[in-house]
Amino acid sequence: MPVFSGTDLTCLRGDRLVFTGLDFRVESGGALLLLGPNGSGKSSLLRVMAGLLRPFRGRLAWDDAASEDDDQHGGRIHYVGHLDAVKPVLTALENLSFWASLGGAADPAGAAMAALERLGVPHIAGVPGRYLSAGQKRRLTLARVLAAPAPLWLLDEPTVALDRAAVRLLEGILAEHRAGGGMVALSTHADIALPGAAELHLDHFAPATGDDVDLDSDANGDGEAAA
Ligand SMILES: Nc1ncnc2c1ncn2[C@@H]1O[C@H](COP(=O)(O)OP(=O)(O)OP(=O)(O)O)[C@@H](O)[C@H]1O
Repeated sequence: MPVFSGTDLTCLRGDRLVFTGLDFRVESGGALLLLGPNGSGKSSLLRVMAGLLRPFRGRLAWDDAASEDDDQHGGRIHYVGHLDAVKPVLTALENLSFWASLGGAADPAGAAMAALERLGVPHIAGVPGRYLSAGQKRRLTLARVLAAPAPLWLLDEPTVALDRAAVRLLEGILAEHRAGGGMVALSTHADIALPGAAELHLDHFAPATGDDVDLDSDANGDGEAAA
């Protein structure tokens, strides 16, 4: 039963301390709800969890083994950020098949079609990305998590642009993933049912006014990879 955890994490963006002394733990079947006002660091924490942003200090671990610099970490996660990475000239199905094949799906086109059906948008399969509505693009982007397996889903404001029916579908998909032993961490400003999720309020980890960091101390650096 995998456990993903972070201990005493400090995040620096530019020359600004975003959060400090932050701990989290998600177990198989568990969920973490990231809450807090604009700019409190929810997206930054998700990027840290995804290995796209190095914590200034602190440790991330998968089953007690450090996950930073672990080549296998990328294969364990689906990270869905703010941006819909939809190629405008490819159809929805081609876009998703590409992601499914990158994620190691045995039958990328079959997995992609099944994921579109689960997200309630099989009719967009043949539509080029540039003709999709904002909500259709969002459903397509979220379908990536179903098109190839990964135990840890990191979702940054996944409900943006979704209608009510799509939010209900997403809730069901998240519940199924967790019932199968998967883990979820998601940020949101909207209501989304995530039963039993642990709440992490990012504003509780804001540095006190006047807190400063010694950039020459034991920092890990602030290497930020492209998403
Ligand atoms: N690439 C960057 N370079 C420098 N600072 C950044 C960068 N990205 C974000 N920040 C800063 O980091 C802080 C946290 O931003 P972040 O996007 O993590 O917050 P958030 O809680 O997700 O906000 P929101 O609710 O508005 O999406 C903000 O002060 C923001 O200006």
